Amino acid sequence: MPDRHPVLLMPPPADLLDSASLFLDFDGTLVELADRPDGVVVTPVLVDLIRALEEKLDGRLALVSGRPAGDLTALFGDRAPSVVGSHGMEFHWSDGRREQAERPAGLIAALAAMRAFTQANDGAILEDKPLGAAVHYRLNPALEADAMALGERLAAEHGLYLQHGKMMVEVRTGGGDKGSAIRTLMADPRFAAGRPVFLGDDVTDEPGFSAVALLGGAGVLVGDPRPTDARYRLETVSGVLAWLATAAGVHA
Ligand SMILES: O=P(O)(O)OC[C@H]1O[C@H](O[C@H]2O[C@H](CO)[C@@H](O)[C@H](O)[C@H]2O)[C@H](O)[C@@H](O)[C@@H]1O
Repeated sequence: MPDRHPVLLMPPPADLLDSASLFLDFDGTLVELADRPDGVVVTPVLVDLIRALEEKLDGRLALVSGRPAGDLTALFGDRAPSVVGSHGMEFHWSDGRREQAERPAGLIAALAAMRAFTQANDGAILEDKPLGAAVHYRLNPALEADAMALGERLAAEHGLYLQHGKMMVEVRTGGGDKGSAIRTLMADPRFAAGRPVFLGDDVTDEPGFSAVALLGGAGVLVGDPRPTDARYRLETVSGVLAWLATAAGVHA
């Protein structure tokens, strides 16, 4: 594990993406966070930007997200790049290959318990994912402690991995994270030709920052400073889009 960088990080240099393999988190990195999981907006401008970057990098671009891969692929339509979803457990390659872990048996009961919790608590939202189940409490932050306790109990009872996130708690199949996702991507001949660069905002992105650092690349933290394995930092989603647009040679 490389040293963490608690110091103030600089923005990434403009040439960081030259010859890169580019891995991008989605929520909080490419799109602003919304009150609800289905509230995010993928604009045609963002679709065109991702397409331009993918072409510039000879296909060496992938979205690496906690969201289901199918949801992200649908958001980007027929121009979707390679997508790794469910925290490294689903691969939708841009050439059509599909790889997915098995849905864990314990998820049925965990989903039912989370559904009961969200039905009983105003502002709680259930997210039913192929390999996980999540309770979101962004609309009612007072639910945090109860939602956490529920997630911890369900993970223990059903042998599921407890995944923290921003204003959410998830139980999911284990065995992977964004670090393992990037290592798998970098074992593919196309991606192996580039130097890995990963942009992300959440604590779930830290394994990705570690992975790219160990593979000779660099991470870019999006948001406020914190102890991190990223080497650079951009403050906002709009800052990310502007930096990517400059790298791609297009206007955001
Ligand atoms: O890995 P990411 O691409 O960052 O995905 C992480 C989670 O993103 C989504 O939840 C988050 O975004 C929502 C919409 O902005 C927001 O309402 C929620 O509070 C955030 O936690 C998504 O719903 C999850 O499945 C992803 O794991």
